[in-house]
Amino acid sequence: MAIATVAALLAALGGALWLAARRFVGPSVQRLHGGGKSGLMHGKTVLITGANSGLGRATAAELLRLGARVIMGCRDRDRAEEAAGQLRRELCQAGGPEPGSDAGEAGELVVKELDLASLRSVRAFCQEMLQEEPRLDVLINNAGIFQCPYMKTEDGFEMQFGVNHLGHFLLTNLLLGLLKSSAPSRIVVVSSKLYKYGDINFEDLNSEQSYNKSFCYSRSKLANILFTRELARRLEGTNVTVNVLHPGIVRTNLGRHIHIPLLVKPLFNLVSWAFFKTPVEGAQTSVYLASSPEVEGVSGKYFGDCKEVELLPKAMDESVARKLWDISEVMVGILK
Ligand SMILES: NC(=O)C1=CN([C@@H]2O[C@H](COP(=O)(O)OP(=O)(O)OC[C@H]3O[C@@H](n4cnc5c(N)ncnc54)[C@H](OP(=O)(O)O)[C@@H]3O)[C@@H](O)[C@H]2O)C=CC1
Ligand SMILES: CC1=C(/C=C/C(C)=C/C=C/C(C)=C/C=O)C(C)(C)CCC1
Repeated sequence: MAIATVAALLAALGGALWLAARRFVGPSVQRLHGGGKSGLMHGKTVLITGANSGLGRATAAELLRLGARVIMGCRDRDRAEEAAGQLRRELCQAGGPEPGSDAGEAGELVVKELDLASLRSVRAFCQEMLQEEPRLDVLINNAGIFQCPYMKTEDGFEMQFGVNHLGHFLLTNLLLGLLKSSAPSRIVVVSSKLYKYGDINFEDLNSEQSYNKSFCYSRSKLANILFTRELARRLEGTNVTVNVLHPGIVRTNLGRHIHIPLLVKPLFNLVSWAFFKTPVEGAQTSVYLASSPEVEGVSGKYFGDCKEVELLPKAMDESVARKLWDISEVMVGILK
């Protein structure tokens, strides 16, 4: 027992030293590719799902700084309005471009309610978007839920598969017309390298026979990638591109369903502070795929740290991707 305690303390000490090295010696924010020049997104409308927390919030802040009109598609209006207020204050404090300056105006923030665990909510959201929004230049399918206890969505889907894949599947399909009329436009899908541990079990997509929260998360992230590749194939020639990414391991609220004993929680917090990316660092690849001229016309690719990354063969299986697409259309009720 003594050895384990010493080991844990040494790990904590090592983490603390690393923290000092990372946080106080290196650059305060690791922006890859310079993070884009101010005004780059002026005149562009971007929709980000789950933009009130973690990566989505950081992505919104970065694109706002680049001059975009950012629509936050969030399920809880109070949390979304609170995040929007903080983002607006941060932009002012950061001395965003002066309105009318040659660097272009700072962006605009809009909050709209969207619950990806409810197909009714997704349809209502898209109806409002199509009525109110003249254009949509970038859709960022960011929202996600990680290793929650077994729950079902309003429509009876396993929660992680329903929110992370099916909700975004319907959302994207209902907004495709607006994206096409706004071309050149982009779709960015936030997946995870944990896709490697997933498989698409077509016999039990809602895990009614057995539920493993880790496998279900990985399945939903594999579905994100298969969806991206099939969508890219279907969008060939439309000037609408779609790419998928892994943000890295990032200190956000995603781990909210992980139950850590109170006594070791401070150690986990220290480890996450020392070794996890900050949300701004984790958001860089989403921002890059949403805004960089370097990837204009690139579609169907998987990225990490703003660079293309090789996929496992199971994530490139076109027949599985097509079968998942067809079944997803039936599950969300997209009429042919
Ligand atoms: N953090 C990490 O290490 C990694 C994260 N990712 C991915 O990054 C993405 C963002 O997660 P992250 O920022 O880390 O986690 P957070 O939990 O901080 O943010 C998740 C966001 O998704 C929203 N969300 C959850 N369920 C729904 C729903 N039913 N309808 C609408 N929005 C919903 C949350 O809203 P609310 O605040 O109301 O819960 C929140 O805004 C996810 O897709 C995740 O899989 C991938 C790899 C690693
Ligand atoms: C940050 C943090 C935690 C861990 C979060 C984790 C481990 C999230 C991992 C998410 C991954 C790996 C997603 C991949 O797609 C704890 C321990 C809950 C509590 C302390 C703060």
